Amino acid sequence: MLSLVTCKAASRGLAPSRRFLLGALHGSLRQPFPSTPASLIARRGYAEQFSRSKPHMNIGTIGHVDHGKTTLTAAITKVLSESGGARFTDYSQIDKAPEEKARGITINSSHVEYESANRHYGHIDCPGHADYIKNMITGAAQMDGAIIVVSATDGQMPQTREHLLLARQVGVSKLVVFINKVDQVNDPEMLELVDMEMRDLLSQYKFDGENTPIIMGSALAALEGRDPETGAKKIQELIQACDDWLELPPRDFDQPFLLSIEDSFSISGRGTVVTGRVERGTANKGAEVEIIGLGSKMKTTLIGIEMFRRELDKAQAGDNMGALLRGIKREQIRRGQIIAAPGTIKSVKKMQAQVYVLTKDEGKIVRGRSSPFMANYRPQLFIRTADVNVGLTWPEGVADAHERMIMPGDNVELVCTLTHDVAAEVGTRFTLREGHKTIGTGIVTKILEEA
Ligand SMILES: Nc1nc2c(ncn2[C@@H]2O[C@H](COP(=O)(O)OP(=O)(O)OP(=O)(O)O)[C@@H](O)[C@H]2O)c(=O)[nH]1
Ligand SMILES: [Mg+2]
Repeated sequence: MLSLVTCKAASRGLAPSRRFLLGALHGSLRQPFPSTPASLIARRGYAEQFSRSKPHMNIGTIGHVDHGKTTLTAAITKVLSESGGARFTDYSQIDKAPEEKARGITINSSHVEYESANRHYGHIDCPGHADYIKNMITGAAQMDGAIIVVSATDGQMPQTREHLLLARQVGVSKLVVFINKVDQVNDPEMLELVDMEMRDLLSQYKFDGENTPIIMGSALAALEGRDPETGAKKIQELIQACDDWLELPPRDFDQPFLLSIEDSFSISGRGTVVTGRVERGTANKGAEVEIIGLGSKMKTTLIGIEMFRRELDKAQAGDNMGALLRGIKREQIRRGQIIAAPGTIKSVKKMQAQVYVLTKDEGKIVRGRSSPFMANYRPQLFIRTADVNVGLTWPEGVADAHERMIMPGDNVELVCTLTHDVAAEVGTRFTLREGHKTIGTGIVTKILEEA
């Protein structure tokens, strides 16, 4: 029996990413919510168990605004629903916030789930609009692999490139390309050109441009159930390509538990639920955990665990889950904090890092910096799901530190002083952004000051 649910299905004014939790956690509460699918579970008085019979993988759609990511997401659920691998989630159930509907764009990333023959996929549909890149980064930070959607009519565009860079930065190592809207292009040479350009671009960002599967089709045709040659068949090819090409990452089950918080909401009378991806380790229901970062360090207990409205006794690396926390108020939780096994990771205020500053040429690609900057420059630092302001300075002992410039293209060791503490370790990666531009990437090399 098919166990697909979308987190957007329950529309009770919650942010989309929260909704997939409602089922089991409410179910275990035995509280009726008549307007939501969760109420079925609530009325039964128990929540369905999440089945781990197929390996779980987190993927999603990224790419430039309007290229068809949400249409493709809806189309995948439609095509797979016909073979029993999904419950159909229409476009309007994915982009359902009033502002999303009014503007015809995605603002919040949202989750759906589906199954191929071999895998269970959690799928995050990300926004393409440059103003909502923060939501894209948070979404991509939870993915093990991604589908980059590019419209055959436009070819690659600024956020095609920026999303590739950001996906790589947050640890996505393999992608599948979907060249969409082929129904609007009659010239096969044009399609060939988009294909070639995408392969070049993938290679520039250190993906395997030569071998990455590129599927050309029409998400809209698949969604509307017409032209199966460019519609449904291409969706099946796409899912097959995800199965074959995207690799299940090695999961760090043996490392201490760590979940980066993406969102939170409260269940009255019961507590606060946080959602996010388990980066490493495992945690059983009842485990003691710590909430760390952004000025907090709190101990609590995981009293409920859930994926896609189904309950679990144990969370493990790779799960995109909801966790019910004992005695924690929603106001105490912020996106960017983490939950970890007690005493296993520190929150950091100051660290040394190897930073690569994008060049002007890359600037054309991802709008990097075209001019140098001096020490004390203060961009934004994105780390896991957190974003904080950071002051960049030269490490002690660097000659002429006050007048030494940091040039685009430089690969330099810098001291990062954060305005708010975040959980970090040697080896943690981050991205630097200024205004609407990604200007650099970095990796922590030394912890200088703990919170
Ligand atoms: N002709 C044609 N139109 C399509 C196709 N796929 C999507 N569209 C249309 O393109 C527009 C944008 O589609 P969306 O799915 O909202 O694009 P998106 O990438 O999710 O956009 P953002 O999330 O805002 O970045 C809509 O009007 C779709 O109907 C296709 O295969 N063919
Ligand atoms: Mg969209």
